[in-house]
Amino acid sequence: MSEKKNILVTGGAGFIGSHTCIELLQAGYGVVVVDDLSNSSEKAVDRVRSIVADAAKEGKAPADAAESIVFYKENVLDRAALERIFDAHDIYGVIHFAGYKAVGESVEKPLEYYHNNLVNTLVLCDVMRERGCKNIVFSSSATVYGEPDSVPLSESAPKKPATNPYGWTKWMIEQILTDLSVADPAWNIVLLRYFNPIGAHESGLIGEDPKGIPNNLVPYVAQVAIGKLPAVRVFGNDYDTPDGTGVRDYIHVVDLARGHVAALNWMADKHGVEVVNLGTGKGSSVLDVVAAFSRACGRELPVDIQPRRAGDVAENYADPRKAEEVLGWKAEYDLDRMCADSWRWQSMNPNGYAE
Ligand SMILES: NC(=O)c1ccc[n+]([C@@H]2O[C@H](COP(=O)([O-])OP(=O)(O)OC[C@H]3O[C@@H](n4cnc5c(N)ncnc54)[C@H](O)[C@@H]3O)[C@@H](O)[C@H]2O)c1
Ligand SMILES: O=c1ccn([C@@H]2O[C@H](COP(=O)(O)OP(=O)(O)O[C@H]3O[C@H](CO)[C@@H](O)[C@H](O)[C@H]3O)[C@@H](O)[C@H]2O)c(=O)[nH]1
Repeated sequence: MSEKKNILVTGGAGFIGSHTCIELLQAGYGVVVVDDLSNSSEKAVDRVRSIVADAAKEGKAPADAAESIVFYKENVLDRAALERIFDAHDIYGVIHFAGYKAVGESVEKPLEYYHNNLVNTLVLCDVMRERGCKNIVFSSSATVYGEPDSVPLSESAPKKPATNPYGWTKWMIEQILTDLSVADPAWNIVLLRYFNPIGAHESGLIGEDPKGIPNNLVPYVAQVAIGKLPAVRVFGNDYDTPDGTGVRDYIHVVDLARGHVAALNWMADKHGVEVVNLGTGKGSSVLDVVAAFSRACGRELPVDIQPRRAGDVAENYADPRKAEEVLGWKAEYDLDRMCADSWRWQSMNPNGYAE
């Protein structure tokens, strides 16, 4: 893999990370995954290898793609481990997914969230600086926009105070990386603000594998569809939206993954810091999602209307034009495709990566 550009993917065994590894390998990059498996399984990396091996046989990936990914079970907080990895590989750039991501849990465990998400980013950037690697793509979130004044949300919309420690970590890391680029313009930084990633790889081999009862809508709906949960809890049907339920910009995880490849490609001839939304620009309600998933799994899924969930906004969707203008990237897949792929993953792996 020496002549390839190698990308260090922190959190590469996770939901978005594993899908991004596939797109990177197919695009001809070498991939070095660092993940402590605190919220994932090494099986995801094994399956990435087999997916790209199949793609290579079909001429859709370089012949050596499956051999171009290496995995390290390490914590990004462990500076010595990162230094060993930088010693072993010539790293062109980093995609930094590693972090804790559960909004509710972050309220219960603020120290753990601030420590893991902030300190791991500081350690990572310090090692990158030491090794002269100054290309980084960071997983931020539309959560930094808070309660929107208006939709769609463009990158120029103001950042609002976060409502939970998880959101603050995204807010603060964006600021830290922006300060870094002011101090040293040699850094190339893309802050990707994801809207709501769902779906799974079309093979059905990798997908989202939440521990316990899912917090997020689509994993919850998927468990209703497979019969593990009785009905979809709908958090509020009295919002000021077309059907009264919350509206979000759901984006297929494969589209999202391709956005990261586009961000890395951008760095080849540009410098500085860019903030870019990754969304489709289309809002869908909770009931739209339930209807699409019902079509995907072939039965009407039951719903149970409940009170609003604290902290939720009524409506949130992206203005995705900057991603197209700056990165040349645009989402392709619609909600039906997202739900069909989520359902394939869920039905082929009822217990996720567990046996
Ligand atoms: N999924 C979403 O809805 C969403 C939305 C916006 C932003 N994001 C961000 O995108 C990133 C990836 O999200 P995801 O949905 O794939 O989550 P995920 O939990 O599936 O992936 C994160 C991965 O990081 C690993 N990890 C955590 N801390 C680590 C550490 N200190 N060292 C090494 N590995 C560590 C976990 O084991 C996991 O594999 C996260 O930063 C998340 O906050 C996700
Ligand atoms: O069981 C459920 C779960 C969710 N919802 C609703 O479904 C919508 C989507 O909720 P969810 O899937 O939890 O996503 P968000 O609350 O929009 O948050 C996601 O998207 C944000 C970016 O927009 C990220 O910052 C967060 O980490 C990520 O969880 C909202 O209207 C919820 O009220 C339900 O009705 N029932």
